[in-house]
Amino acid sequence: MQELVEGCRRRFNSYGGDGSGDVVAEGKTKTMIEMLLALQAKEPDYYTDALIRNFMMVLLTAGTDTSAGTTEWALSLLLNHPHVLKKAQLEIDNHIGHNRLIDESDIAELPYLRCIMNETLRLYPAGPLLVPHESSEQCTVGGYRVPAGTMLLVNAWAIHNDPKNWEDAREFKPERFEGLEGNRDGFRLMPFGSGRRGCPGEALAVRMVGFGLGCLIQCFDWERVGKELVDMNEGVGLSMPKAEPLMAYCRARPVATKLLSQIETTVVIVEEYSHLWPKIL
Ligand code: HEM
Repeated sequence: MQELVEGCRRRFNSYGGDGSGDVVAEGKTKTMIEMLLALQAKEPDYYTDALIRNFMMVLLTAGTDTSAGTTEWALSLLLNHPHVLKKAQLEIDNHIGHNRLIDESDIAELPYLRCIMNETLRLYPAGPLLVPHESSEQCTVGGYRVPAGTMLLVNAWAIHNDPKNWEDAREFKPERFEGLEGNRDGFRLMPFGSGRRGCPGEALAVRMVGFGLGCLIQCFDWERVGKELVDMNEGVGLSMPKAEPLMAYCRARPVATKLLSQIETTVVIVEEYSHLWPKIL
């Protein structure tokens, strides 16, 4: 991780300037680490390298398994509901056409994809009990007196799967969110928690899971490995992984071959930093 910080420091210093603002140079936006290095220049005693390393580790830990797991649950659900997969593919084809790869900024324009993400997070929230909260003072929750200093766990999974809150609660029906995409829908759906200790990565997660899932749907046709449905049992782990990892067949769609040149550009960017990946964790 320190090597990654050093790499960013070299890049950051090579741009010169005082480091203020969101842009380093030539219209390039600062990375998160470069933002922190700019703060370090102003307050070196607080924004130490150790703080930056730990900050990045928290983001990696909290953001990786949750987003990857949600994508895996979503694809599993789609494989078990091929008509939903077809509808999502049609939405992407109609909106984007066949000449370019889906982009993060398209997600807001793909309401059905958003419905699929909401419905996946409803059925399989990566933080089923959110994270433990503690009451800083005495309060009343749902008619119960909660003394100060009590640990409170919110069972989001139970709220999301409660037939009192949802019709056909255990059914995968993305259509139930039509017209509600991007809205919180009260406290019935809270896969990212709520309030000031709610997930700070929510917007990033929606964009990245949407982008990843959108790419998989746009570029490949998917099929189950056999006739049986994909196993949807939950395994043991903090971010509620699948009990059985997803296995599926995929076939590149004709549109994917056209888009290969764009994917190659992405690979080159990833490779620039690839030597660091084994050392990050
Ligand atoms: C699908 C993906 C994700 C899900 C389902 C998810 C869910 C959650 C939940 C339920 C909480 C606890 C909220 C509460 O108790 O009220 C949380 C906290 C947190 N999440 Fe996420 N998260 C996701 C992605 C991310 C990403 C991408 C990042 C950052 C890159 C991130 C960073 C954090 C952090 C730092 C906290 C702790 C916040 C605090 O304690 O104040 N999460 N997340």
